Amino acid sequence: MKAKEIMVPINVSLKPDSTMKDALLVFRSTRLTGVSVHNQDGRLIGMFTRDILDDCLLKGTSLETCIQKYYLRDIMCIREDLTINNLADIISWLRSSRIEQTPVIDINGRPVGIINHTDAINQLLDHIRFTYKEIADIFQKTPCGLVATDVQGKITLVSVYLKQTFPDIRVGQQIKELLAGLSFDKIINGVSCEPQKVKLFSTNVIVNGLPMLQGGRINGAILLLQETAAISASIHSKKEDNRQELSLVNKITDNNQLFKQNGTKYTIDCFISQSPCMVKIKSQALQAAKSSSTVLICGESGVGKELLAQSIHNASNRYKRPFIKVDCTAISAGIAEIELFGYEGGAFTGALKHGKPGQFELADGGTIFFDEIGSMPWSLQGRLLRVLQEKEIERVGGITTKKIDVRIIAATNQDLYKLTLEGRFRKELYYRLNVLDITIPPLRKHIKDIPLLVNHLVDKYNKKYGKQIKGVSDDTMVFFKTYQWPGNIGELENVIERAIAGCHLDLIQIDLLGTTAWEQNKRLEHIILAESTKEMAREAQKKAIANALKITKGNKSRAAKLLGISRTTLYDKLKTQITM
Ligand SMILES: Nc1ncnc2c1ncn2[C@@H]1O[C@H](COP(=O)(O)OP(=O)(O)OP(=O)(O)O)[C@@H](O)[C@H]1O
Repeated sequence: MKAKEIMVPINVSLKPDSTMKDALLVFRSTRLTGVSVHNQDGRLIGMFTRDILDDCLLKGTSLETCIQKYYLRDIMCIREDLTINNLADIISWLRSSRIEQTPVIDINGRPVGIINHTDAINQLLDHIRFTYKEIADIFQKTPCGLVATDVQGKITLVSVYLKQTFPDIRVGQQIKELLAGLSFDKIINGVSCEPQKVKLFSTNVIVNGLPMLQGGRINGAILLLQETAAISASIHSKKEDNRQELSLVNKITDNNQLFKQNGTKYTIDCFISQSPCMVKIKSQALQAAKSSSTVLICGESGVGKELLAQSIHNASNRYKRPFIKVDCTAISAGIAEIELFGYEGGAFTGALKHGKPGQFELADGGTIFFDEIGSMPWSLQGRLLRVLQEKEIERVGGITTKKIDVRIIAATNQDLYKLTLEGRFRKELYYRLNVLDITIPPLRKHIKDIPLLVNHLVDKYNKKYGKQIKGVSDDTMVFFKTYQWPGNIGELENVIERAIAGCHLDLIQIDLLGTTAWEQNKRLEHIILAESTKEMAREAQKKAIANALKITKGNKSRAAKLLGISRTTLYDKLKTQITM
């Protein structure tokens, strides 16, 4: 980020012979806390601040006095083309600065603007956030072999794709141990950008690498690894895709057994979707099922977040392993630690002799689903973050760690980013969770799906209650399509279940919906009716009073008599009409 990108351009400055009054006028017309002072050539020679002006005026210095004797010399300034890219630079600059706004100069030393220190920090933090997210996205989502190292060649990041293909690659390992025959020095010194042919375990790969620069210094390298037999690899991956699709079909033929085995009850086939926005969600979910990346599912209550999470699990190659749900609204920090991480034998009084595995261990090889993650206690958020970073857990009371392979899916109906700004959710955890994000729209945004959903739900509950109801009446469908559904598909499902349980006809009639939905709608109609009646009565009264006053030529006593009301009542009515 260049200094000029964050500076506020300023076209006012003072000269040594400017007066206190000149300075006062500048401060009164701007929000500056200091103004640049320039010499005859227009070069910056100092700053005159509001504080100095206040001091001078308090001491009785005349407004006609020159600022010559008073402005600050030896101030820090920044050239507009300076790159500011790290917090350390900003912190050292803040430490050395005596004023809250640092002047920015052009190549000739002329003042061109100022940088507000708080703005600079905020912009830099935003910049870091975006860069971090971009890098995380590249390493998580790009289907290619990427490795980042530090300057000594120690691996600091491995792309998800590479890790899946070669699970033995470890963060912390030396790149030269991993890639036999690699000339890392050439890469880190930027000597050669020639591709190198090396071996990764027993596979031949081509490595392209580049040094990474920070603040003009090399601080690591990025390596792109490609299998030499790229063409055969792509054929292989297509075959693999076909194989996965086939196995998915086979899987779905025996859902009941699958559900019993892994603790789920939905596959992607249960996700009813016809409108484009919901079709997109379905394909995002199937895409997510192909990797083990963390998924954040957002959406109001009842939109189908859990259904989607289970569908992702069952469409992934983890489907034979458990799907474990953790309801974060129902956990308290202390107990949850034990639930999630388990405990070692003898960790506390009453503990089992041999300890107990927690949900993370139970979900090993499978998926753990954190429902309403926004409600997770702060301390637990910290522990979850460590699991995400280190992919290992430590039982309560334990001294050793255990590697685990769990895919994390989190769901929320809150704005998690807003929670991070309010300091209620850890920012880093938010970025770690938000690798793949899927936002399911509320039902009122895809009412086109209602008839299909209704048919699906009628079928479902016909089976449950042994009924043969054909559907809903036309006016019920109209009502369904106009109602706002604050509880979304979950609410629609409840309405239909209750109606089916109590229905003895072929079609569900509107009067069977003894539901909150229906009652609310009726209440609303009643309120609108009552309001409009009141309004009509008020209008009629106004007209009658105006007429009576017209007939009596403004005589209020006679007008009251004419209207059959007392004089005070008429006065009251007139008063409320004025305020109405
Ligand atoms: N697209 C859909 N097709 C069919 N049924 C759906 C769909 N979406 C949701 N449902 C049904 O609606 C009900 C609520 O879904 P689910 O529990 O997954 O929602 P949720 O967003 O997790 O809700 P909450 O935030 O309240 O936990 C479930 O019974 C589910 O079967």
